[in-house]
Amino acid sequence: MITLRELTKRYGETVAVDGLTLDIKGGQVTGFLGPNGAGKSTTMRMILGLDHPSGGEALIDGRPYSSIRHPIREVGALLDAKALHPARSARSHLVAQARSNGVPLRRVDEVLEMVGLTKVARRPAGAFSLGMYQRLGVAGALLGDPRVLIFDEPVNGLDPDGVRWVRELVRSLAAEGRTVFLSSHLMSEMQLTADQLVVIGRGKLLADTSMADLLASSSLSSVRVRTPDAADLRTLIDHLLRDGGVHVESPAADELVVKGHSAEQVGDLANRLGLRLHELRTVSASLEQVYMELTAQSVEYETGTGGTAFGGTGSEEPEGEGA
Ligand SMILES: Nc1ncnc2c1ncn2[C@@H]1O[C@H](COP(=O)(O)OP(=O)(O)OP(=O)(O)O)[C@@H](O)[C@H]1O
Repeated sequence: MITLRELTKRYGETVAVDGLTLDIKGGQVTGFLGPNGAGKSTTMRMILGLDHPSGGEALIDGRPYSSIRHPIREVGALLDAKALHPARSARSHLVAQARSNGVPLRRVDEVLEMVGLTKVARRPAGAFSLGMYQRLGVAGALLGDPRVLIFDEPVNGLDPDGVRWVRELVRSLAAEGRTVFLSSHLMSEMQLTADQLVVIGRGKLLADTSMADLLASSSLSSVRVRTPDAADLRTLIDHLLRDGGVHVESPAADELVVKGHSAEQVGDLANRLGLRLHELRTVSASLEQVYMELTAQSVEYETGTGGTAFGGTGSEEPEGEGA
């Protein structure tokens, strides 16, 4: 488990991380989200003892990183995949890390195999693609077989196959009971990968919740209803509007979009009124839509084109769920 207690980092006037208190638990993938400059990397660097907090503390299984004798055996991290000498081979890079942390050398070949770099392991890393660097970074994180893993944008530069590989890898690591904490700006991928979410903006905690709860609680979720009869549709609209706090739109002659009521509430109402329904389904907001709404006040660089209206950015389809 990773524990943050009032964790704070100031750079002069800038408060990069502002009093974060949360637990990142084992057995699940925790996604770490926030706009550019929100403080994600700084938080991860403080957990890993690479930056000193201005206040508060970050603990790994109850201890500060600095007190861990062989850190890579307790916590593995991928922060900057390209942080190695270009003339060095993947294998010699990992061998050096293994030697200095008392990790048996056979583990080097094991992790190279796990990330698919065995064939190129003796080539200078300078010739690697970004995706290969990322795989090498993941190998380094796994080297000490640690219980806690921290990945800063691990899918950056990976092709779709590589992205899926990271997703399956981190999910299997969490299924083994490990703590997995990873950041990414790819919302659709995060929605597929994470169980739990921590969202920060301007260094402050905006959300610490399960993915399911975050999506379900969104005001952007709606219920879609289709009726075969225009008179039925009007009756339903009239009755829905009588209930306060319900927003109803009719995008097509036979269709309603209802916000503020669950599918169960709409279905029960239709049943009481004796109306025929041909479709009744919950349309959950996408993580991207909820994230945009949540962080709207926290983005550092605005282009003026972002929006939080229903429908989001239009780059992702909301996912339908049977009601
Ligand atoms: N060494 C430093 N000196 C001064 N300011 C810094 C330093 N490192 C980070 N910052 C500032 O701290 C804030 C948080 O930066 P950080 O890199 O942690 O954000 P981030 O959420 O990881 O961003 P991104 O998504 O762009 O990687 C930013 O305002 C950044 O400019």
